[in-house]
Amino acid sequence: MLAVQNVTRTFNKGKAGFRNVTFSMKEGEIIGILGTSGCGKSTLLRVLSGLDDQYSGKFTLSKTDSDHKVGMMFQEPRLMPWLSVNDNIGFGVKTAKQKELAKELLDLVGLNGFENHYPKDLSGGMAQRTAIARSLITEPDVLLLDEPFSALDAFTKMQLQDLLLSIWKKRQTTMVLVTHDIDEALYLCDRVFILRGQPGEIYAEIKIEQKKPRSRGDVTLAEKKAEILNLLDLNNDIKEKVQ
Ligand SMILES: Nc1ncnc2c1ncn2[C@@H]1O[C@H](COP(=O)(O)OP(=O)(O)OP(=O)(O)O)[C@@H](O)[C@H]1O
Repeated sequence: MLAVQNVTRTFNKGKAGFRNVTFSMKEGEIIGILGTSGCGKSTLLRVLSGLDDQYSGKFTLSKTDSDHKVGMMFQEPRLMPWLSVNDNIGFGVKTAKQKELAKELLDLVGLNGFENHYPKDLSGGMAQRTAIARSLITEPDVLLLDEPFSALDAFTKMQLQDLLLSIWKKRQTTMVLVTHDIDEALYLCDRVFILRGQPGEIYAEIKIEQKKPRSRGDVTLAEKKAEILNLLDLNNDIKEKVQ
């Protein structure tokens, strides 16, 4: 359903951004994009979300070409401070069906009882829960996530990764997850693309075949982690690095 064909977005006479990105994904798949800082991960998501149209190449993200429905979530929740949790989730919602969905999503992200709270009264985790619900209100064909949990503490992060998995299980949402966190990618994704270079290019694809939910301590995942560290060139002899 999602097909990205030779898409390139660079700045400043061919520098930075990313280039020649080609991949396709099935409905319900979770794809991870991993790479060190500056390799073009956020730029790629901005292009796929439609926020940046200065690219070359082609992509389709929806079941039908004309109906390009994507949801987007960022590192910070980007809530409207003057609106309650409920109104942030249901912002712009008009139909009775959407209002019903807003209630369902509130429940899905575990915020029942907090619907009338304002963003200033929420913890970081609760604010991101609200942002997850809001990103699903349009029932997107693809959810694009740009380091959605990187600003959270380790425990909240794990809880929200599990929340994302439970949403995926219930709704089979197709997702593209940009992350710096290899463990997060191994826990959530079916395939991970490693981006390298500036401009970034897909350097490798790692398949993670274990059924979800996975065990965070799984030995096979640890092996994959070592493989990814090698691919990112971060697993060289440690003695050389600390001298
Ligand atoms: N609007 C812009 N104008 C010029 N250069 C840009 C612009 N946006 C991004 N870049 C450059 O493109 C490169 C990729 O940026 P991008 O934010 O996509 O990287 P990233 O992989 O998401 O990095 P990080 O992991 O640090 O968020 C960087 O070198 C950045 O400076």
